[in-house]
Amino acid sequence: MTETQADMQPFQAEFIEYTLQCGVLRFGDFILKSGRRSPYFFNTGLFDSGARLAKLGGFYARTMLYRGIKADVLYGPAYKGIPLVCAAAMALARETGEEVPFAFNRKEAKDHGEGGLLVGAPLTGSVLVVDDVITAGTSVRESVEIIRAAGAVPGGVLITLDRQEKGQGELSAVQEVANQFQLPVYSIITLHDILRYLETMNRRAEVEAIREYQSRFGVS
Ligand SMILES: O=P(O)(O)OC[C@H]1O[C@H](OP(=O)(O)OP(=O)(O)O)[C@H](O)[C@@H]1O
Ligand SMILES: O=C(O)c1cc(=O)[nH]c(=O)[nH]1
Repeated sequence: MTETQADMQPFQAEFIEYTLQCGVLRFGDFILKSGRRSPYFFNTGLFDSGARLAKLGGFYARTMLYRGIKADVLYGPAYKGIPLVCAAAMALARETGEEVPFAFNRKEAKDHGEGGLLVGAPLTGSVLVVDDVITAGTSVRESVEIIRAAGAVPGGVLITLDRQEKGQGELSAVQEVANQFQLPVYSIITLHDILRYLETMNRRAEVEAIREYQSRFGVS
């Protein structure tokens, strides 16, 4: 159960433009967590100012509105998921007036003060995991375990980019996660959207390099 490929929305093209401007999306020669050499990389760590993070939050919020994603609580897995989930919750409040509580985990349990692994709102009802990318699905698996252990229900996962490349087998890492946990996985954009954007901009060298990469590791 993954997102079907719909036509690119103006806000998605705007997001791609913005990631290029910030250097979040860049082209070159990169080694991925999987060991693959990729001609492009998406570094969400470069949403590194208040203004950039606020803008990213707006794109998460617009994706939720556009896809009709509902959640009782948003959850961000440490560490990168922490600012991301804050940004998404703030943007939802700003743009819709909706006050959606959020929470995140600590990687090491705190043994003093309030203690524990979780910070923020109690995990109840349907919980949406907000993160940047999915590679092997480890972060989602841990999040699902934490959400269930708290007595709540994982309702879906929202990431920035679906690279649409093979995970362990023929399916993409995102499809594997969606199947394994029976969860919808949404992304602000997909590699397909990036390719269409680059084609429109006539950036032939980048398109060619990505298509070559796709022919080896991509999923249809
Ligand atoms: O699907 P996976 O194989 O889990 O890979 C994706 C996860 O990896 C990164 O975080 P990481 O676990 O490196 O921790 P960080 O947020 O502290 O950088 C990324 O932010 C995702 O959470
Ligand atoms: O697979 C990865 O390691 C990876 C790819 C990417 O585009 N961005 C990222 O943060 N990690």
